[in-house]
Amino acid sequence: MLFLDAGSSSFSGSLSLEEKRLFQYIDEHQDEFVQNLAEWVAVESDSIQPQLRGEVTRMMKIAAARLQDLGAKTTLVDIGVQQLPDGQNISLPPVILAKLGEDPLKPTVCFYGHVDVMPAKIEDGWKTRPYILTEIDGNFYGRGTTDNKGPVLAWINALSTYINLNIDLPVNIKFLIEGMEESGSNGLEELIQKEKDCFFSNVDYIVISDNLWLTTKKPALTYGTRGNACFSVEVSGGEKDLHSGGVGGIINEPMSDLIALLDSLVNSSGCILIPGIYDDVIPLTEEEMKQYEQIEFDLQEYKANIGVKKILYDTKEEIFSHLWRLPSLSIHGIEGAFYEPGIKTVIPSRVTGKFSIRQVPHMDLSKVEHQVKEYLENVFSKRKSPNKLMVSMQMGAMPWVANIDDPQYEAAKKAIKRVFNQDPDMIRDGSTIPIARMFQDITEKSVLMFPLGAADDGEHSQKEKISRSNYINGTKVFASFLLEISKLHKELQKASNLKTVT
Ligand SMILES: NCC(=O)N[C@@H](Cc1c[nH]cn1)C(=O)O
Ligand SMILES: [Zn+2]
Ligand SMILES: [Zn+2]
Repeated sequence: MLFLDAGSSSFSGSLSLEEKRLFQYIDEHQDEFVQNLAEWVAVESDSIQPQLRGEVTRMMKIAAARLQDLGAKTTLVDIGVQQLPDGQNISLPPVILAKLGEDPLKPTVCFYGHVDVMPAKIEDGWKTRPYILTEIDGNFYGRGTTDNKGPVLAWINALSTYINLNIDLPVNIKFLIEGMEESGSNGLEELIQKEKDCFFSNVDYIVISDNLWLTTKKPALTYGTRGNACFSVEVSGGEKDLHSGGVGGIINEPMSDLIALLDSLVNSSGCILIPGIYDDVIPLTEEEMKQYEQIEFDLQEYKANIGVKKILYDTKEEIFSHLWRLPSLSIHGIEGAFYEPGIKTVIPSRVTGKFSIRQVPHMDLSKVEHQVKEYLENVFSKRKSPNKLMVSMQMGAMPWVANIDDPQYEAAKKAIKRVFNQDPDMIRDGSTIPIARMFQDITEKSVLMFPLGAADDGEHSQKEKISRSNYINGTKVFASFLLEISKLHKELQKASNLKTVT
């Protein structure tokens, strides 16, 4: 039983006896950890499609049972209902709150993760079945492998390693696991507000493990994410779909109106055309520019990772600033449009376009909402169409920026050095973890984002994967982080006690 090849890491310096035992156990139990990932990936816990809500709830129960097996006091909290765009109410999946250890002499680390996933169908172009974990060349393919079931399990694996080896956990652990992240973390803000002085009162550090490294080889720590404002724009005409031969040429078609509206949002250089949208974006500082210069970045590798031949910018500084520090607008889809293969000569009576604006610090969500509505109403009025327009912001999440001087960034850097023998890239991420900013604002605790996935993991796309190496070394890095944060916390406490005495 020797597994050291795939998961083995280039340890930095000499490991303590404890670390040696932890890392060896993790190497030797790889197949068990992979089996757990396969069981979780098999659950189609898609939070976007309401008809799969039961699967999300089932996934929450499976995750809760796993935490209970570890000995954590686990509660599934009912957070109410979600109102769908058609007015129908459906239950939100429960949120897991769990705690393991209550030693007042140890720091308390709260881990946040999500076990819902984006939709995935084999017809979308998957080469493997999305809900069957498939290993090819050291990579595990399947929906949720990297976003976010793999990282949640890596955390659980790290804890079970301590427990099975009878090594005292260096920290108290809390978990908040949700099942609606991909939909915008519905209902979570209210729960965090409610739990601010209970569940979160003794939490010292909050860790999120989501998103990806910037490259395939070098680990990263993330200190910022963009927000997201998701819009729907509905154009409706007559009461039913019509024959394009029967009425084509004599009516204003809703789809033509919608395409014109969507086309008015962003130009071919990626510039958002909504007046005033860039007004509150602050210019990049020289310090940020210097930070960007220090990050190693291979443009060819990056393009290969995302699978495109040409991107809009040539320098890494431009790429980082457009991904991390500037807003972007993406068009996602059209509901009500005929999209199946073949020809259907129909004029749809009602179509709804979906787009979102990733917004950055200092942009105000309600101002963005107002600017978008005013602009689209103006574009529409110029078409003099008798159709009806309805624009609504379906979801709004705020951007987040952390203080990289927080002790847990220091502890995470040390853990990465121990396991990967490298210093991490310090990066921001263009995507959104709605809860990151809420955690920071409501609980006023330090928030760390500790990604495990590599740049080519393909979150949200076909071929989503996590490598065996990242999954297993990720488990080690979390095990090591617990030791490092506990040491650092004690040193800081000692120093602050000394200060109080003198
Ligand atoms: N891995 C994080 C992630 O993918 N988050 C989603 C969250 C979201 C934002 N708007 C709607 N959902 C993301 O798309 O960034
Ligand atoms: Zn995620
Ligand atoms: Zn995601």
